[in-house]
Amino acid sequence: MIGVVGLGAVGSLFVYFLNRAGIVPRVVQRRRCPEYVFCAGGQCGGLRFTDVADLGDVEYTVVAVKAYDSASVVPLLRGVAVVAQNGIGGYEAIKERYPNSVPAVVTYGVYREGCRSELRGVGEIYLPRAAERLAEALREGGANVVVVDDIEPVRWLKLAVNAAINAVTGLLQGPNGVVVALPQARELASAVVGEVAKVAEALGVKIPKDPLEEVLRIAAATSKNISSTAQDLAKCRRTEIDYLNGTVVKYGEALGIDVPYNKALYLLVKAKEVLCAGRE
Ligand SMILES: NC(=O)C1=CN([C@@H]2O[C@H](COP(=O)(O)OP(=O)(O)OC[C@H]3O[C@@H](n4cnc5c(N)ncnc54)[C@H](OP(=O)(O)O)[C@@H]3O)[C@@H](O)[C@H]2O)C=CC1
Ligand SMILES: CC(C)(CO)C(=O)C(=O)O
Repeated sequence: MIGVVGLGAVGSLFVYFLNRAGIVPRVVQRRRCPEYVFCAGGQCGGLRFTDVADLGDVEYTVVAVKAYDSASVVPLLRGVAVVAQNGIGGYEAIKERYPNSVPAVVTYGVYREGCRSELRGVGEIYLPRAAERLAEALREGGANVVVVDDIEPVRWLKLAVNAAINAVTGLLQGPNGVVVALPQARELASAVVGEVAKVAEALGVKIPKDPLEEVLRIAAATSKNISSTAQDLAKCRRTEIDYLNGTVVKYGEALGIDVPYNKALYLLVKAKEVLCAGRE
């Protein structure tokens, strides 16, 4: 049996693939959706799940909450917690309190509005070997799953992508494509990625691909998407910036590495959150 905590964009993506594998997972929600519609490839359908308050005896708990909500899920965790989040710090907060946890990296793009999600970008789900049986179930449901021996390099590559795209598009209030189209945005993204690469190297993490090429590839592939940070700032919602550029600043300053571009973007997004406060 498999559990999911957080039935939002990513949580519904996991339920969608599990359903297609003939699995009806147990789901713990916060704001409840009695029914949840998932759309992919122009087809929409109701997700099948058992709404529970306690997951009971499950082999895996997929954690699909925003990084800043991580601590709130710890009492709910059962079996191996598979934490599917962007950025760095959310998984670590869970691991500290619930050691039987592993991170996952999701490069699919899913747009959620209320109790409905739409698959907007096909990507991959990266999982460590400890989540092998979850990987098999998701593959059975048609997901592109990559099982890796070491997921940290993949997490840092995704962090570079988010550090370079999210804050820039959030502050410009433009689609991801501005990072490729506008020379100013592209130069900024390149500087941000350079700092992330330096911090990763100092931590002994070998980023598996050229991070700037990956940023430009993803920005082009999701050029019409509005990044989660841009969506959050547009709606005056809290962002995950503390776990994106904020993490680069935290590690950079601890290691004595200058990260001025990440710091500037981090401070600007935090300032925007303050300006927004109370206008949600
Ligand atoms: N959306 C995407 O395309 C992608 C997102 N990600 C990452 O995945 C993570 C999840 O993001 P996303 O799915 O977009 O976010 P959403 O806000 O769409 O979904 C998060 C869900 O978790 C619920 N939740 C929060 N705390 C709890 C709790 N304690 N118990 C039960 N449910 C809870 C929220 O409830 P409520 O509805 O009440 O707020 C919400 O439904 C983030 O780190 C994000 O950056 C990674 C790749 C792609
Ligand atoms: C990769 C990217 C930028 C796609 O929009 C994303 O993960 C996000 O919006 O948070």
